Amino acid sequence: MRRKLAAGNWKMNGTRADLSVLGDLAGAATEDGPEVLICPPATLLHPAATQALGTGIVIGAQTCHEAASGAYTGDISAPMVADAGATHVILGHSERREGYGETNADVANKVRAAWAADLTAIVCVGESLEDREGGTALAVISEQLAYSLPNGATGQRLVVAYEPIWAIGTGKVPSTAQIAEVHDALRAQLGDRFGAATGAAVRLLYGGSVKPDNAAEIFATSNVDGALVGGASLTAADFTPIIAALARA
Ligand SMILES: O=C(CO)COP(=O)(O)O
Repeated sequence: MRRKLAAGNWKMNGTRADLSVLGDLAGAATEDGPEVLICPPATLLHPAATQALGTGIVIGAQTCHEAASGAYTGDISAPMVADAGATHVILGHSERREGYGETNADVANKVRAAWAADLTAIVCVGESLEDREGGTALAVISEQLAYSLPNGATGQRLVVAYEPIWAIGTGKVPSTAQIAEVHDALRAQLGDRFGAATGAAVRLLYGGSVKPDNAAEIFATSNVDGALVGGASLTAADFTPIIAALARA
């Protein structure tokens, strides 16, 4: 059985005062409910991990460098993320691929680094509006998945997030049929590559304009094991009902 996962990506939002959200969410993370993950900006990793102790909430970073240390001004390595108390790292988000030119090969190198530091990698894939309208979405996503993952995936250390770029921060959400088509294809491709058991164990998240009012429908969709939530993870008022919808799914 795959444990469901409600992941919040705070992006470049939040200062120490906003960690009160963790306290407000504490009751929402239960042992037999979905796993609750918050990925704050790097400055908050350590205080967030400290504040989350005992709540059941786990903490993740939003990217990491592929090297463990060295002359990379401004970067943060996977061992540093782990040292801060985080257990997860988002890799290959479209905002990193587009804004920083991260290629599939870069993402695969970062995943290797994350695994070497015992972090669970949440690897993001997703098509542009142009790909969707041109009918190439599935091919684009399949290629991203193939080349963004190194060998050696397990259900424990890999999560894949499907985030159509055109749905991020736009209020637009694919139909549940479109989400199911992609998630079923991801599941099949993971099984072909890593074997049926691993393919069945990797959790698949949907991300892109997940809100309290659409969460239940998305979570009822084939092969959706949770969500990677941006804006609606910034307040407990929005994230709590999303976690509750996932618990009910
Ligand atoms: O990019 C996302 C999460 O990683 C989705 O962001 P929104 O939920 O704000 O659309």
